[in-house]
Amino acid sequence: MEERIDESVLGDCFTSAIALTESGVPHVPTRYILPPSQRPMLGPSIGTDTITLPVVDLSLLHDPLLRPRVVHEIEIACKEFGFFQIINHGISSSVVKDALDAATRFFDLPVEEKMLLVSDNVHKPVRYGTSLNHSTDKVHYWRDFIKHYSHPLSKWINLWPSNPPCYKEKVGKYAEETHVLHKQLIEAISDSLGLEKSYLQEEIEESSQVMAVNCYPACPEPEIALGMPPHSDFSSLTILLQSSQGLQIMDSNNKWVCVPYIEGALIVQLGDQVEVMSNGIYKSVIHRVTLNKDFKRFSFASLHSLPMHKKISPAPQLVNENKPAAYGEFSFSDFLDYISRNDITQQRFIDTLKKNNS
Ligand SMILES: O=C(O)CCC(=O)C(=O)O
Ligand SMILES: [Fe+2]
Repeated sequence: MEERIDESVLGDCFTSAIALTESGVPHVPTRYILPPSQRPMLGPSIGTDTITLPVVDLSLLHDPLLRPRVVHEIEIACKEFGFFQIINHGISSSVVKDALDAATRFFDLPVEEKMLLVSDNVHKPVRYGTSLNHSTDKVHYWRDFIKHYSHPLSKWINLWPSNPPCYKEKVGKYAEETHVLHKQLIEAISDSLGLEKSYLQEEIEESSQVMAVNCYPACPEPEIALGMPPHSDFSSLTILLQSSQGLQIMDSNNKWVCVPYIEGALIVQLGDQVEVMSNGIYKSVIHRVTLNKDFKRFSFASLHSLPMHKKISPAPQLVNENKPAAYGEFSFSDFLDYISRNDITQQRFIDTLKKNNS
């Protein structure tokens, strides 16, 4: 039987999962092995035989007669899961395909070239990374990613990778279209909470958008490792594109449920900022990423947030004597400061904001 790889030959901070897969390792190195209680249950049937996850036809939002029904569907999905998939969302399949092709070519570049962008500094507007490196138990995750600030695009795009040459244009187009989509979604979500459609409108114009482009290479032992640990996103909402199945969300009974791959669909996940804004009526969804033995999986997680220094707090309309404000206020920049100092891989950032009265 072949030996597990000697940890001492792996650098301390940068171990590319892509490079490991390409080297043909027969086992995952020890640092990727999860404690037994955190290992994923794999297989097509997990959760899906008992639960149907919501799918919303977004084009119906534009029909004044049907809008209330769709907003109601969104409300139910947000209350039950903090999650839904959307179809007919207006981003064309060619924009999606071109962005995925550009990302594939980017991750295919030699590791030395991608290394030039490697950074652990969460404040950097463009950085290449592997794992969440803040974990005190030092478990690593089988993922390479590039994260870049994406709105306003003209401010950031020059810092984006210039290889492959089509990357800026193709991924930039997808980023711009998700920004437009996120405005429609926030409007519908505000509507579903009984807030005016224009609630947060000004902030949304100035909002921050961070695009995490993730690559999870085939993993020799997907039953003992993960691509990403359980977490919620700090965003207001995240629009997620997956190239194949792999995402799991936690349902209200604390059970993991596989998110089915639906051709052409996008996934909407509520983040911590909407949980705070809604004063806990909606909860951000806890999710994780499972792996497979046979092929690479890509995802684009477009994390939309209020402007960098804008503090979010519960909407005054959702706070009253019976339901006092359950969260302290925070901004995207507070979040970044927090994660650069702390281990957040096994907890939700938002739990640090909860007041005792919640
Ligand atoms: O790859 C996925 O499906 C999820 C990625 C994710 O959760 C993230 O980037 O925050
Ligand atoms: Fe996430």
